[in-house]
Formats: sequence, C-alpha cells, structure tokens
Amino acid sequence: MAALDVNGIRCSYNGKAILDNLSLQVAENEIMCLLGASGCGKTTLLKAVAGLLPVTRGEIHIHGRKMNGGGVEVVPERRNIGMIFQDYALFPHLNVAQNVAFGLQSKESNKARINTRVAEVLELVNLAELGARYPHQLSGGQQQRVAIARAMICQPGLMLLDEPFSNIDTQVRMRLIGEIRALLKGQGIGAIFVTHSKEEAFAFSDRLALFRAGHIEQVGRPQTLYQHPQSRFVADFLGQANYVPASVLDKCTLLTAMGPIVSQAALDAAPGTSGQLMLRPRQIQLSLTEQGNGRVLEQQFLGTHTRCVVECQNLRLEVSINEPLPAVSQVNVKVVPHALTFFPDSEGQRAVA
Ligand SMILES: Nc1ncnc2c1ncn2[C@@H]1O[C@H](COP(=O)(O)OP(=O)(O)OP(=O)(O)O)[C@@H](O)[C@H]1O
Repeated sequence: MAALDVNGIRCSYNGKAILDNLSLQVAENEIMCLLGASGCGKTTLLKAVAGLLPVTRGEIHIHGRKMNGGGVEVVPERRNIGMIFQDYALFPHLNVAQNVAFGLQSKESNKARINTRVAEVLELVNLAELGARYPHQLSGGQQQRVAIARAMICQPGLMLLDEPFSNIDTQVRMRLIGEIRALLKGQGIGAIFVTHSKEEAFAFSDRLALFRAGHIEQVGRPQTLYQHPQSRFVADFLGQANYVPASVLDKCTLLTAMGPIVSQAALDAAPGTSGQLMLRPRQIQLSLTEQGNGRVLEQQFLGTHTRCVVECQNLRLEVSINEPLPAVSQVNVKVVPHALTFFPDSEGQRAVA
C-alpha cells in the first residue's frame, strides 16, 4: 500500500487553480522530493496533503485512508503526519525536551512515559545531552534536529518537509541531509520533501517529481531524470547540457558533425528523424593530441573539477574534466559510451540525405 496516493486533485487560491488534475504516489518508506522553480505549486501540494488547504476535486489517501472527498475531510491533526518547516518553528520559551514533548502531550498523560519517549527521540537525533538548552542556545542544524525529533515523537506515518535545509550553513547541510535521510529510512517513515535546490533533491530523495507551473513534468529516480530527461525543460533544470544537432541513422546510431555516435540502448525515434543529442559535461571525454578534432577555448579550475569549453566541428561544448589541460591545447573529443538522450525536433521527421 502506498504511504501517499494523490489522485487527480485540484487546489485553488481565490478561484484560480494552482494544481489541476495532479496525481502522485509515494511508496512506503520512500522519500519523494518535489522540485521546481519558485511559485510552481510545491508548497500548495504539501498543504493539500497536510489538510491545510481545501481540495476541490480528486482524492488524497494516506496509507490507504481517505482524507477528503464524498463528505470526508480529515483535519490536519488526525492525518498522522509530521511537519518540518524551513524556520524550525520551535517555541522559544520551551527548552529542547519541552519542545519535543509538546506534540505528545495531547495524546499521552503519563509523565514518565512522555519523558522516556522524549529521551528516545533525542537520542535518535543525537541531541541526548542538550535537552535542557533553549532554542537560541543551539545552532541552525541542532534546531532543525529538534524540529525533527518533535515531528517524530508521535510516530507519524508520513513526514512533510518544506525546505528544511534552506537556513542551514552549506558546510553542515549535506551532513544533516545524510543524517535525516538515514533517520527516516531507519524508522520506516515515508516523506515528501520540498526544495528548489537540485543538489538537495539529488542527495535526499529516492525519487523526485519535477514541477512546472502546477503540473509534474517528470517523476523518477534522480539519476534517471538527470541522465534520461524526457524533455529539454527537465534536462536544463537539472544541470548543464550540451545540444548537438543529430539525425537517426539506425536504431542505435546518431549521425552528428562529430561523426556517427553509437548508443548503448535503442533510440526512441525512427531512422531519418532529426533533432538534438543531449550530452552532459561528464559525457564527453578529452584526450590531448595534436591531430585532435577539437580545441580548448576556455578553462576554469573549480576545485572538485575543471570546466572546459572546447570547439569541435563548429560546436561549442562544455566539458567537465578533473585537472586543467595545458594552455592552447588541441584535443580529441569523444563521447563517453552510454545510452544516448535524443530529442527529436518538433517539426517531426526529416530524411537523412
Ligand atoms: N495564500 C495565497 N493566496 C493566493 N495565492 C497564493 C497563496 N499562496 C500561494 N499562492 C500562489 O500559488 C502559486 C503556487 O505557490 P506555492 O507556494 O505552492 O509555490 P512553491 O512552488 O512552493 O514556491 P516557493 O519555492 O517559492 O515556495 C504561486 O503563484 C503563489 O503566488
């Protein structure tokens, strides 16, 4: 059974539909990321799932339980969800242990049981020693871990996270992302996570749904969306891409100005179709040789890699290499063998001359 099943929902503000006929499923213990530009409707979907915004069409089920429609409207506190926000939303006048206990107090009256459970979740988020501190005495990362502990204390079936890492220093962000991911996985909790950072989406999610103006453009594993985007919108949103004019020669070969390029998987276009071959900067290899077919135009050493711009058969290609090449290099440009991503031109098919 899915942790979450959103089926054809519509949500509006002041009569204007922001989401229309939107569907999305999140499996048990799966972390789904909603990624997209500002204003595309990610938070609107999160609010609809939480029950903070009315859904005027379609249905939402959480662990098979119907949340809305046909006279049903489950209030947020009865949806068995945990919520974590960008600004932590901790009570400044309560210490860490009191903040964490807060959610449980309406469900559990036995003080000893509350204290035991608070100690358990503080241990889980590595804050066992800091129960007596107040929020202003904690770092951003520690405050966000308190918020996670508070959301987890009631053992939610689904966790909703709205840009939880935006206020965290870049140095600790990736570590915190790793920790919280491991925590959710370890506790078997499914989650939806909203961000507009593709790095966070890649690092945190099992699958990601890329939003575009109120609809989902593509949903799938991060690597699949990065390496095999279904549209140029997805390709460009997720990172730098080169486009090389090409036409389909046979089911596994494209003809380009760089010569024929063989795909490691069958192409989804008929022979004769013209379009664009998409190449990520890491899908192009350079080797130094005086008889090479390319010339280095520009280089920037960026620490983890070097951005290199080469000219090859009148194409300007951005390539990612480890170390900078000697200045004014002549290079051989080769496509790394892989399953090629090819976008046919919208005009349709043209015969190869
Ligand atoms: N309370 C509101 N009243 C009217 N319009 C709203 C309201 N809240 C959001 N909107 C509009 O709905 C659209 C979607 O907003 P939403 O907050 O879901 O976007 P988002 O993808 O989460 O963006 P961001 O990344 O900036 O948080 C936007 O055009 C926004 O202006």
